[in-house]
Amino acid sequence: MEKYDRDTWVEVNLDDIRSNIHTFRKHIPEKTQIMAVVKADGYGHGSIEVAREALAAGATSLAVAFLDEGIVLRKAGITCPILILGYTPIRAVQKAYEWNISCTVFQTNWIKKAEKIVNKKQGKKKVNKHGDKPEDKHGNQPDQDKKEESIQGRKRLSVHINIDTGMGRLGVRTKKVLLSVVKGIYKSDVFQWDGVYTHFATADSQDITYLNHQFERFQSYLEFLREKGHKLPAIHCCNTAATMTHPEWGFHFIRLGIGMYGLYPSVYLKSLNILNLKPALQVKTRVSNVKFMQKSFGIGYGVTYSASPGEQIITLPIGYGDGFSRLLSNKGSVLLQGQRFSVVGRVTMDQCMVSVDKIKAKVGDEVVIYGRSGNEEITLEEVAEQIGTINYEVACMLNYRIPRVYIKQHKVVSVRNLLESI
Ligand SMILES: Cc1ncc(COP(=O)(O)O)cc1O
Repeated sequence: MEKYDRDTWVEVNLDDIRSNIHTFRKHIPEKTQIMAVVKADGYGHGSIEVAREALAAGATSLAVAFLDEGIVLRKAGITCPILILGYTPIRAVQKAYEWNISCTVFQTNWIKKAEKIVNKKQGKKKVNKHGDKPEDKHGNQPDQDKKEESIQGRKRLSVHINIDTGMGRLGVRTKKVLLSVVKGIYKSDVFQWDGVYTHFATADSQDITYLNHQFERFQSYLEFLREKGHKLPAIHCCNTAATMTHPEWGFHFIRLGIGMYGLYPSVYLKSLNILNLKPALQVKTRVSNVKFMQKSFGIGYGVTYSASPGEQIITLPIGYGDGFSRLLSNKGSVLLQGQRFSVVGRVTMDQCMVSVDKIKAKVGDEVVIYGRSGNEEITLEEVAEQIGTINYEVACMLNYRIPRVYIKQHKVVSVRNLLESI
């Protein structure tokens, strides 16, 4: 019995996720671990199920963009380290602490404010210079502290320092600020310094000049900290693209996103055939209406397409309200019985129309929106090209309204229908 009533679904093959992880595992040095990037609901694939599969396949930690995404994973029972790659507002620090989710830090002020918030919430006074906790009037430490220390040592807020070597988005940009952030972390018993990283802006392009510049800058920052006597925590810098071309830059972690989903960071990198990846995502639907008319007739809003007499037009229950872009009006294609047919008229919020010749369609026939049918395939790259974006966005556009169906060894193993949970 299907656990969803729509005739449109995103099909995620978890065997492909596993296979892609294994492919990268073999490509990187043994000492390098995999941090699976599952932000934006697992690039549209569903973060919880992808996270579980990635961890089962050998990833040892996860990365998200914002705190909420990390809490979703914790609530699903995932206990591994989770790093927030984006900025965490100060007001959310306490939650990050409570849910044991690592924050990216790069501002001295943030460190100071975060320390106050965590100490205040934990009823902690600043430690004295001997590192002793101030005792209460009966000479005892606050119970909470004792409980925490007895369970797991002093619970700390895990932080990774982001260094901006050229991405121009987040991160420290001078050695002075870097040192100030490091000192702010060390001075307090609130923080656990777990990582230092940078992010590359051009790792997916053929010209590696800027990439090398960023890597050299990153290395100089690391050397600067070592010369100041700091023992560095986990170091990471590679996204999928940099991992493909420079696996030796893996350090302690690679931050693996698009490649885990079986997609390539760019057409150029795909052309190098460095790794054979398996796209895990397909989008499928079923014909909801079939019509032939004896005379020509208009199709869709604005009647931007006029069907000829006897032309077979099918209607599909997917539209831009699902993340199937309106830019595919009179431009996109779908697959039916292994053959390619054109979207005609404007894609509407919930439905679209397709002209089908050569074969007889019937209500309920399965249609592939993205993915494979027979010898034909509609890739996210093809769709991205048509609408002037990249495969990342095409995947992330697929929103909550479409159920996610997870496949393992050709069988449906779980279904996630967010409409049910609203
Ligand atoms: C900071 C950061 N790190 C890593 C990623 C993953 O990139 P790919 O999807 O290209 O692998 C994204 C990101 O924003």
